[in-house]
Amino acid sequence: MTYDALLWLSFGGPEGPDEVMPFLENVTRGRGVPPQRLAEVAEHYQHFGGVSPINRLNREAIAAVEKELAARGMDLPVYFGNRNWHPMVEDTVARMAADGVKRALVFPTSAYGGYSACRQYDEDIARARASVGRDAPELRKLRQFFDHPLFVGAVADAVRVAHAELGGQARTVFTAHSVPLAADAAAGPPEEGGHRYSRQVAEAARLVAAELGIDGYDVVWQSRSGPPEVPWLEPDVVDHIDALHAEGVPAVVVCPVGFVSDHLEVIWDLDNEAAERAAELGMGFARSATPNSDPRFAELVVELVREHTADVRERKLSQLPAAGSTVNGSPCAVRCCEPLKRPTAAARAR
Ligand SMILES: CC1=C(CCC(=O)O)c2cc3nc(cc4[nH]c(cc5[nH]c(cc1n2)c(C)c5CCC(=O)O)c(CCC(=O)O)c4C)C(CCC(=O)O)=C3C
Ligand SMILES: [Fe+2]
Repeated sequence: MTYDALLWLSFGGPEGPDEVMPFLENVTRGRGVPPQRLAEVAEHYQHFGGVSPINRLNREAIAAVEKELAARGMDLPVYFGNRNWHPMVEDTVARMAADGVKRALVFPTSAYGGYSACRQYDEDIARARASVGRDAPELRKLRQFFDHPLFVGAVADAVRVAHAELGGQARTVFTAHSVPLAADAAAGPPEEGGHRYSRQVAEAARLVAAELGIDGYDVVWQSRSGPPEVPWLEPDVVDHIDALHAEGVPAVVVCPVGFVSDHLEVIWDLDNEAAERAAELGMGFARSATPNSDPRFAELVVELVREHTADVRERKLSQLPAAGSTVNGSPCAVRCCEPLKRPTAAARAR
């Protein structure tokens, strides 16, 4: 199959103080996130002058991928679009259509399955195509890569570096974005029994630990949102640091295996909140780098592209499915990662 372009599809983030609230309104529209939580999160962004690094990091990653494509003689222009902030994916897909793109691959900046990490990107693709109309290009999403050797290798090397900073004795703690328990239960096709997101996160952690020969490690969650009465994946990373301290663990290496770049959930929730708690407890703390900063990340993206353009065989280290490669935003399977019933359907209508 031939493709005319690659669409880099990400979450988006504000790039100035006035953009924080409109961005947060886009993220949380109709999702029942309490105003109190929204105000708190807005404050996290304001600590950084209202600028999330996520767009800059995506632009840097795209530049690295463009270099890698050029080095391989692959002629594939890369476009950048986001779910929640400019450049909005609707505008980007409109530009692709105007440029004459008929068929493109899509790289979503998430390694995992589940509603927030996979299916919501399908919804973004479908929405963007619908807004462009008849001329919209065909869009095929690339697959989940949580167990790809280039991803696992980059994460493992970063964990090794973080351990070296602390000089032994540190517990390895993997963390990923929490999601509502109901969303995790609905992740994957129903016949698989759900929990595709948390299982893949656990599997990525296992693979990284195995590569490093670490046998004691933990998988925890972070950045919980939503109303307090709704159960989400636990334990929280900060509570877990307390628990490790109580057990006498002297230091932690925190690895944000659930994310690909140092965006706000990493630089605030880990480098600030989690690091501060460890410091209060007198524990050593190091946070491992995200794969975006490793040259293997660009190689990974190009290899995922080549699975579609050059018959490159899928490389994966686990037995769990790596789904997500569907056309025009269709789900991976019937009722796969079906979105939660939201409390206010009316508020969700745009
Ligand atoms: C699984 C997952 C990923 C990983 C997969 C992926 O990377 O796509 C992820 C990434 C990210 N989440 C991000 C930011 C936010 N997520 C929020 C809220 C939520 N995230 C959720 C899940 C996830 N989120 C969920 C279930 C909610 C509740 C609301 C809802 O049901 O949708 C909120 C609302 C405020 C709040 O935190 O309450 C914000 C601001 C940013 C950008 C950071 C920056 O700007 O630098 C990134 C990369
Ligand atoms: Fe999030």
